Amino acid sequence: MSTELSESQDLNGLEQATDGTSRLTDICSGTVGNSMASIAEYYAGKSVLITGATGFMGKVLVEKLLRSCPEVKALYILVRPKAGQSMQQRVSDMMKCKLFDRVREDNPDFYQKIIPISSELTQPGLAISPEDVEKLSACINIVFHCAATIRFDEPLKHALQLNVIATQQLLSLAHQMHHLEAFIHISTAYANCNRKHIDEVIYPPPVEPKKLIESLEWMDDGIVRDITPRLISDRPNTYTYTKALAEYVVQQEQHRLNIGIIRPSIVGASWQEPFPGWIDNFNGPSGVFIAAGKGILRTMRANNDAVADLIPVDVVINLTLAAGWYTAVHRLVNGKTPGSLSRCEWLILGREGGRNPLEQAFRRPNANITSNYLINQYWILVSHKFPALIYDLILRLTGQKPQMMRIFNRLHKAIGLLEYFSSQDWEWNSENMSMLMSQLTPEDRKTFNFDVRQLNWPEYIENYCIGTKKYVLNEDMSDIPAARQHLRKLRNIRYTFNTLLVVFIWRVFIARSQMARNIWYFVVSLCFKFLSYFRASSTLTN
Ligand SMILES: CCCCCCCCCCCCCCCCCCCC(=O)SCCNC(=O)CCNC(=O)[C@H](O)C(C)(C)COP(=O)(O)OP(=O)(O)OC[C@H]1O[C@@H](n2cnc3c(N)ncnc32)[C@H](O)[C@@H]1OP(=O)(O)O
Ligand SMILES: NC(=O)C1=CN([C@@H]2O[C@H](COP(=O)(O)OP(=O)(O)OC[C@H]3O[C@@H](n4cnc5c(N)ncnc54)[C@H](OP(=O)(O)O)[C@@H]3O)[C@@H](O)[C@H]2O)C=CC1
Repeated sequence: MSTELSESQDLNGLEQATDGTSRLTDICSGTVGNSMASIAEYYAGKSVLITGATGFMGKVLVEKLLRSCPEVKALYILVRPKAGQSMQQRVSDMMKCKLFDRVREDNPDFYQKIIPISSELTQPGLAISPEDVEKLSACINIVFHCAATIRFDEPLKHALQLNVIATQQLLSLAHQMHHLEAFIHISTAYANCNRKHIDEVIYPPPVEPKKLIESLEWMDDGIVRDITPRLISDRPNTYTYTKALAEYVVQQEQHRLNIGIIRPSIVGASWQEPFPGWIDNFNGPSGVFIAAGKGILRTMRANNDAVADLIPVDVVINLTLAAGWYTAVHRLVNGKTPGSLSRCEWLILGREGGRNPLEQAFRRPNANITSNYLINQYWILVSHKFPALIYDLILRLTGQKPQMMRIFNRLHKAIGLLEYFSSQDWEWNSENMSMLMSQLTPEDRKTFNFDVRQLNWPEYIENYCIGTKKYVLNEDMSDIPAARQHLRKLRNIRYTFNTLLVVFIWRVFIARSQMARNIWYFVVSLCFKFLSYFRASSTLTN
């Protein structure tokens, strides 16, 4: 606990600081260890409600619960119909996913424990039927709230509707649950990214959510768009802003519910479970790896002195399940996932490239990270825009539709949105997470491992890139020789292009002027002298 805060503790274990922050403390700390059931024993016979189960983290949560807590009674998942697919169709497709192969092997009837509930979170009452509300009220023991819009460019009204209002409505539903033991809310480590040092506290919200909701209700979309930058102020996007408001909304309920808040940083592919490298989306680093692997992204701004707070999805889910177990008994857990115990350097992220090449690359992968704005702009011009222009020109000349400039414009928009996070460094406190780790039995520490100190980052990043190839792009590993052949072809094209460029420059600029020729001969002879000097000195040292 920070000494500069003068805090008072109430009977519920909630501490209120004079600066408006609130900290959840464990009023029974030190008593857990031997007296508590193991995590799998705790979940045995429990009914769990999960929102966002069709999303990236939700799917891993469902899989891990079914595999490592086989006695769990039922998983109720809130799902909406989407893109012309019914709820049932989506759930049955989800269960066919490769992610569930291991659990399928252990128990081919695992799907019987999954009970889909139709719900559209942006609708009043979450659009859950009265019968389903009754059913959930009667049986749910633990809620994991993962659903959110994670888009950085989401219009404020929609982000507020989903990330804040839906959370409020879910909390109202939770109040009706007769046997609820814990409500775990998945937030983000960047909810308070306007601060450099982030503690395990809920900071005062940028605005009272109720007032904001009331004000935006009558405003049309144009007005909301105009005032959004003023509202989000020193936060980079509506996502982090609404996630901060959601934390506050959740915290308001902590007198009445056992609340746990998890703040993952940048969630990446799985480290170990159910198998290394599982990933299913283009978000954050995945999109960057893919764009760099396809040879489209050649430069990006990131601070090489900072660290990339990347955390594998299986680690986040293990921590989340441990937090559910602990919160149910001890009214705690408000913590960041443990990226800070072992943090990955940006350079390690940038190094992976050509080992497992992607199919049909646009250019040879050769991405650079720089923290300098002007250098980055220079490379954007030379390595992105110029080749795109040439490629589009060739497409036009061959009667095809130009497309490369459009792709690069989208890439620049996406990378621009990520730069805020890759160019800065934050300090997080993760004492609650360390405390939680100390409370696990040795067996649970293995089964629900969230200690990333043993993680070998270069190996993890390599598996991550293979995962994007296999599971996001659906490329076959057996095509790697063909992909390498394609890269060799691209190299030869580049050599030919560079040779033609030199000949062109010679013919147009140098051959016509005596002075330019003299300068050219001088530069070439200087290069030769340097080369022979280095060759001689390397022979001497050998
Ligand atoms: C050069 C360096 C080498 C590599 C070294 C560095 C690597 C690491 C970089 C790490 C970057 C730092 C990341 C920080 C992130 C901080 C995150 C905070 C954590 C969180 O709390 S939440 C999770 C983060 N959220 C996101 O990442 C969402 C960001 N995305 C968006 O907001 C939108 O997607 C975006 C970028 C605004 C684009 O919107 P739009 O143009 O409308 O496109 P869509 O998203 O609708 O996608 C349309 C379509 O395209 C597919 N797609 C998306 N990206 C790619 C891609 N890179 N390549 C190919 N295809 C892509 C997408 O799947 C859609 O397809 P559909 O078939 O579904 O239509
Ligand atoms: N991924 C990351 O790097 C990080 C994520 N987080 C947090 O983790 C949580 C999960 O993120 P992640 O799994 O990556 O996100 P995804 O975008 O993969 O999943 C979002 C989930 O929310 C559901 N959802 C969205 N809108 C609605 C709606 N209107 N009604 C019903 N369901 C809806 C989606 O359902 P559908 O399939 O129907 O669209 C999907 O299941 C979020 O709270 C996010 O803030 C925090 C830090 C980092």
